[in-house]
Amino acid sequence: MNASNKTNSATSNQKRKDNPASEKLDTFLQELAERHPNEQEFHDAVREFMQTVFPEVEDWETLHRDAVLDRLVEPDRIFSFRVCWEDDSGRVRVNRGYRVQFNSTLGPYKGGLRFHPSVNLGILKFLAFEQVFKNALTQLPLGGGKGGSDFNPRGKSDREVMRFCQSFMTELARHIGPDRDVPAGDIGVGEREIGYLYGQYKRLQDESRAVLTGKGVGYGGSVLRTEATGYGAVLFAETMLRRHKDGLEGKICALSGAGNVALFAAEKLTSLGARVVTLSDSDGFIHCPDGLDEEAIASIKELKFVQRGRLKEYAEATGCDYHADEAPWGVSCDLAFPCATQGELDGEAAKTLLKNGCLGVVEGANMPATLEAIDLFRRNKCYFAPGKAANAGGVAVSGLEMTQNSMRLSWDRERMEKELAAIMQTIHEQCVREGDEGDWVDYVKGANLASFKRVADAMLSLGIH
Ligand SMILES: NC(=O)C1=CN([C@@H]2O[C@H](COP(=O)(O)OP(=O)(O)OC[C@H]3O[C@@H](n4cnc5c(N)ncnc54)[C@H](OP(=O)(O)O)[C@@H]3O)[C@@H](O)[C@H]2O)C=CC1
Ligand SMILES: O=C(O)CCC(=O)C(=O)O
Repeated sequence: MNASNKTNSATSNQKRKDNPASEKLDTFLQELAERHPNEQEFHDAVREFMQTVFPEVEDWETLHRDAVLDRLVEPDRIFSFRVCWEDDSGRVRVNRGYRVQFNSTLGPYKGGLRFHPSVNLGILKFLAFEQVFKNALTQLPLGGGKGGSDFNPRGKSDREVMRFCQSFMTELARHIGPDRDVPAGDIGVGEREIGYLYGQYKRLQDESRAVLTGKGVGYGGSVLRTEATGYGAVLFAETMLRRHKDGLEGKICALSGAGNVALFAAEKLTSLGARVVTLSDSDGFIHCPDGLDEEAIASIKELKFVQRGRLKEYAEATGCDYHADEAPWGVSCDLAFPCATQGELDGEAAKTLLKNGCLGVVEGANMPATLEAIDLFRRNKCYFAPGKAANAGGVAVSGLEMTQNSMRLSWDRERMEKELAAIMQTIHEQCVREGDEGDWVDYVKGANLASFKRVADAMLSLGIH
């Protein structure tokens, strides 16, 4: 760092130290936006987090002296690389790959890979930042990271996806390892992609190691990893309702998405007696007022995971309502589970949900509710379970997949279900401990404060780096 940077940073640190929390926060966020320009999703994730943390900080002196907050928003390192692959017609295509290794204070970097045309560095930085704190809530020894590519698997043949994954891993392999960085799946990366990525890693390193999670159960994956994010979100919702002397039985649930998280959340909700009335993909949503039963969910899983089809086809085949180019938030429900992508539930949608009597919102996706929507839910004391708490079941079972791989054994379904339930329970307890407001629990504040304390304390113990 040159002298002028040092002075600038010293001046702004001084400003931050002297001002009350809200002014300190404004200065902090302004500096963040200048340092990481044009990365709105990252700015929003940091704002959501820091606006609950700043008012609670007591020891500004230490945080200021050791620049803990500044270090928390600066990734350890970022890799970006060219990914060339050959399509089925013999043409060479070029995509960009990334890995953001955000913070390894608590353990190896851990977090998914996303393949979607919208992927850029700002989105991956927001996801990696969230992952650091989500992983802390699981109480497992995991740091946080995220990666991916602007590659779009949609419409590609299996062989094209395989060639892309092989090329992507050829570059990524040198940056990852079981004690260094352990990627997994996210949007556009499921068991098929993880298989191709793992196959290429093994070929390059000549080793079978716990270097990816979400592997098939037949070759080192954990039972329940596929289901864990969706199931975990429902377990969190159940615990949240039970604490408020309510339950899932009979609750009308509107879900968005029709991928890994949404479909396993739908499966679990249905098995617990709730009524899942909507699912969506990026073309529109289906509305089934009587609720999707187990058979319907199984046939949508087959359509989405095997045939890689669209929900519109399901609507055409069954005659259920289909709404093109719309999100499901206008449908009256008791609980909403946004399980598709960031920013999919905005202020208008939040107002509609509240007007229709929605009791709770459980984020299966990462940051699906906008800042305006979160603010409305919190001000109206709606039970709002933020993604870093509610969808942590996936990474938790990934952590347990790493443990099983290291021990060279596999745990059975009964054990995995118990482990997942216990972790979701612990996450809920941490949220309540830090977010209890008497007549209501502020789960956003609870999740942020509990995870901040764990990461910041460990950072202080490890010295300056
Ligand atoms: N997989 C996991 O274990 C975890 C995932 N998450 C988060 O959950 C969310 C969903 O992930 P996952 O289910 O794994 O991903 P999938 O790729 O399996 O499914 C994503 C679903 O969301 C829809 N979707 C994606 N992007 C958009 C968009 N821009 N607009 C509308 N719909 C969209 C997709 O529709 P279409 O098919 O039309 O693209 C698809 O139905 C993400 O936010 C992810 O980060 C969080 C924790 C763990
Ligand atoms: O299983 C993992 O390692 C990561 C899951 C993930 O990407 C997430 O929690 O958003």
